[in-house]
Amino acid sequence: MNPTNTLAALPLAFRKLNPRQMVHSPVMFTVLIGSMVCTAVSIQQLATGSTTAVFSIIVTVWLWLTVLFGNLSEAIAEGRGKAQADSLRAARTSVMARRRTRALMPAGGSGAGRDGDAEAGHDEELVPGTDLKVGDIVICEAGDLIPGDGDVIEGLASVDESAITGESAPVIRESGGDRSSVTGGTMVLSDRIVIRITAASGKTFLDRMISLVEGATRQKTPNEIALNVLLASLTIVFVVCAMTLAPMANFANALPTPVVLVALLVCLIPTTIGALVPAIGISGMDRLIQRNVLATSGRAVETAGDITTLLLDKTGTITYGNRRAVAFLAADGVDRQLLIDSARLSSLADETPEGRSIVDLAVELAGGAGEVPGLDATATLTPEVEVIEFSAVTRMSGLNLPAGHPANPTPAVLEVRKGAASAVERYVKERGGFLPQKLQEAVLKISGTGGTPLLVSTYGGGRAQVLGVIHLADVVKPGMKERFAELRAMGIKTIMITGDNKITAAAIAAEAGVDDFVAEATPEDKLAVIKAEQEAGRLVAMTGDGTNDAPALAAADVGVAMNSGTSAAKEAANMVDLDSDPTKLIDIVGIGKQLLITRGSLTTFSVANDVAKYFAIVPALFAATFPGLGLLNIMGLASPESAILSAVIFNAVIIVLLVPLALRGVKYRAVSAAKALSRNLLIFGLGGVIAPFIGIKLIDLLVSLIPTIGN
Ligand SMILES: Nc1ncnc2c1ncn2[C@@H]1O[C@H](COP(=O)(O)OP(=O)(O)OP(=O)(O)O)[C@@H](O)[C@H]1O
Ligand SMILES: [K+]
Ligand SMILES: [Mg+2]
Repeated sequence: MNPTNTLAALPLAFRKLNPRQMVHSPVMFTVLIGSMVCTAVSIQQLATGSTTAVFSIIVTVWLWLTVLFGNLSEAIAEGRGKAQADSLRAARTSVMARRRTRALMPAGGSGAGRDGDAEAGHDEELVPGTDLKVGDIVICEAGDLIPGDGDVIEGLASVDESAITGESAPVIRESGGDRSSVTGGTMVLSDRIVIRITAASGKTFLDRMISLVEGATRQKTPNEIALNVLLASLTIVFVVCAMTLAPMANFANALPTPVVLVALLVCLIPTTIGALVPAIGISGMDRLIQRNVLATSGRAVETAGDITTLLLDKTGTITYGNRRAVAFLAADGVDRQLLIDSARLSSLADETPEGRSIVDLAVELAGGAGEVPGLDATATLTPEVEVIEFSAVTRMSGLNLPAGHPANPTPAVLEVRKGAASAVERYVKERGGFLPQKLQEAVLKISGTGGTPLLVSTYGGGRAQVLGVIHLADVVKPGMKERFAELRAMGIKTIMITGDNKITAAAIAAEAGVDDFVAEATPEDKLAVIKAEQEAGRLVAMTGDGTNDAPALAAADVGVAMNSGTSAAKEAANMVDLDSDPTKLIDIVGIGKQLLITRGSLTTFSVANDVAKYFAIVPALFAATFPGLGLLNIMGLASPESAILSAVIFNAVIIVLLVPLALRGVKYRAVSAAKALSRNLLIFGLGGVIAPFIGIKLIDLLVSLIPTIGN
């Protein structure tokens, strides 16, 4: 415990003395009531000049300290987030936003295309970022601070997200794909993007992060509630015990009965764990934040400790997610330029990273001259052209060109499509076409290396034809294999679940070292796999980045969205990893386990402690009344007063001594939770029994020096 942190937390600890707040912790509330009763008794004794006033006052002071120490542990835990919240607030400076007002021209078709000039079609106005509403469209250029959370709907930019992630390397944010979300307070470094705002001012990611690190939104988890119920029951049992002692409590000559009874009660109820529960929970969340994971639910953090299955999306989660076209391969008898032109046509209105990279490669192969004759986007995408947008269900995208369109040589409507091999194969077969042997082999070859093959086809005038294949390449994030092996050692099964074909999936699965994979999965399939695992009684975590992952992220017991992903994914998940690292689950599981083990260990310690205190002080208390009990008085405490006082002091001091452990968490190693817990139960149970005998004896030696206490 850092002394300055402790000092800074003191005012908050006093504010937490408010009974309305304290009632949420039944154990500490009981101590508070006891302290009030003893205060009244002490004042009365002082007024009447009673000889036991000194004893009563010292006990009362230590009772108040017990309450205060409990509050202090919580205040220190909360205080650790304060500094972080302040630095986040600095990032939330108010900025002016360039907001689009209205379209000057009727929007042509569903996709004005990447080359369509937004400024030509729209007016804009300058408004404060705080005025932005959900659905507003804003424009950001190099050097601009992004005024709010949103999804990029046009363009691509490199963005400095260090204000929230602490990572200085810029990241790419682009429309269409799964890397489309931007966060208010981050800065555009290059290029120009158009953003649709997805969060109202005051409810942004930064706002949520701030209230999270400050603990303002913290809610009790089901485990904490269950523990509180247990502690409350124990408290009631001991209150009844203390009450029944009252009639025979003319023990030990003239001891002030109410004060002794309260002191005895406070020593017997589980004050240690009652005082430390909030600090344990808060610091667990804090440890997650230190590792750049934001959890919106404490329950998910605890559940993470018991996860047995982890599902992962492929593209953007296991791989970087910027799948890029690297080659075109034409079918026999097809002019390669026709393939390239058709691939480009099918991608003119495709705002996904895949679509954009196909256009880029086509332009590059044409000698890098910005436009290829006859395939200029604005001239091609006339209002009569029907844009077929990519969907994870159809796995295809493209255009329908009307007869007479300059890019359509046939007299009929020409359908240009590109997409997953199986989807395009089915599409052409349904229209009387076939997949040539050479392309089948090319598809297998590309897939075998972990690449994604996209087939390009046309259908017009009754003829369906596959023109060739596009090779999309993606890179597996580094260090996956070792980290997935670590997850296996922790008893967690990893399953990659992807919309890509079986062979690509198998290649990436082998490269990344996951245990199993599911290929050609629709969003419904992802959800179904989670439901099936849960019905088999397993706790499931899911990590993903795409809008099509959102239902699965929401259904999983622990849903971790990549920060690089879409707003929909981040909204659905109960955690966001700012580093977009799918193996971060190792840390999350560790923190979840540690949280549960820490709480279990300290509960054991607390209860063992209370039992031991009973045997330490009761014989001393009753030795005078029932001489037989003197045999049990092995501690040889100086006097009944000294026994009571020493126990109360020990009871208060032990809270302070355990605060660092509650904040840090007990040591956690990658063994099964059951093994770790049983080992800890032994240590903390035994320690809990022994500690009071030693502690109380030492305090007794000091306390008995006080006149009138030691007799
Ligand atoms: N822009 C596109 N146009 C046509 N087809 C595409 C496009 N992007 C992807 N595909 C095809 O659709 C398949 C499914 O893509 P999608 O990105 O939805 O997969 P997913 O379910 O998110 O899984 P993962 O992200 O792990 O690949 C891809 O494997 C690819 O074959
Ligand atoms: K106690
Ligand atoms: Mg995806």
